[in-house]
Amino acid sequence: MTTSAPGEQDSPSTTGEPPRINVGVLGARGRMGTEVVKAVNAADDLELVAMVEAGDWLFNVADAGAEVVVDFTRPDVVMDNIRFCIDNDIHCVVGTTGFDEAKLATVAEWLQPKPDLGVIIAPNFGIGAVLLMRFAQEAARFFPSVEVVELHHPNKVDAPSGTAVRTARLVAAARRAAGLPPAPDATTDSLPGARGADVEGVAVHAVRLSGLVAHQEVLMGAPGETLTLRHDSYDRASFMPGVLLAVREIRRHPGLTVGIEGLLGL
Ligand SMILES: NC(=O)C1=CN([C@@H]2O[C@H](COP(=O)(O)OP(=O)(O)OC[C@H]3O[C@@H](n4cnc5c(N)ncnc54)[C@H](O)[C@@H]3O)[C@@H](O)[C@H]2O)C=CC1
Ligand SMILES: O=C(O)C1=N[C@H](C(=O)O)C[C@H](O)C1
Repeated sequence: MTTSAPGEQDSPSTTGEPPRINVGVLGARGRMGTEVVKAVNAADDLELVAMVEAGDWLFNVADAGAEVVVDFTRPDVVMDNIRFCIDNDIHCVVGTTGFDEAKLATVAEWLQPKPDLGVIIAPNFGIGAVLLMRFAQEAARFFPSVEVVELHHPNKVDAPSGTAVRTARLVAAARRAAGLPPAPDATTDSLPGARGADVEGVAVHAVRLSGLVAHQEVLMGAPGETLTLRHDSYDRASFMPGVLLAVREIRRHPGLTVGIEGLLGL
């Protein structure tokens, strides 16, 4: 087991302020986990009580008294982590990607016997990215053509991004609701993959490039015009306001919440 010593902490409040929320971070030494540790340590109302990495004993978070766990690990381990948190009555804020409808249904089922417990799963905690998804949903019904392009750093483990898949699903649902036919496309691929992945009829393309962090474009087209919606995360600090909002709000949102739109009042 590697170390799980928490970072610098403020002393507990003696001024009658509400008690701080005890937070554990899973994937604490990863790209996102490192940023979450910094953000929690910098927040007066939160206390970092556990940092857990691959190979660590997950019971560290329970033993340390974590009330909320933040998970930025890997798609292949996140379900086990959520199960552990639910079994141990710990709220769970999940940024790790890789959730399909079946996995979300499983988490909802696990939560059923624990009506006071919350799990928030969001493919993107960036406020701009959440707004981009909303704008894309709004615009979708006006354009016969739509494609999603996500662009990320080359160490990302999954493709397409969780955000791109969710964006495509939301856009596809808006198109269905408006009664739009499939996007026009007379192309026959001469190489498999040339037209990207098909997510409910929306083409999704994944770019991996050194120098990038996390970026997404939604391209929409109609005769004689196009609309391009683009969001750029240049720094992982961009995800922290959303993560901290979820940590602070989760006790007021029992059950499964997908995305942070509701927490933002959208
Ligand atoms: N929802 C959002 O806003 C965002 C989501 N992500 C997602 O978060 C996930 C992590 O991304 P990165 O931090 O870039 O990856 P990373 O590879 O830098 O970090 C993952 C960390 O998790 C650790 N880990 C692996 N298995 C573990 C386990 N069983 N228990 C505890 N720790 C474990 C790894 O050792 C590593 O340090 C990915 O799914 C990514 O797509 C990334 C950025 C923003
Ligand atoms: O791995 C990343 O970096 C990111 N992952 C999330 C995703 O897959 O959507 C969110 C953001 O795009 C950064």
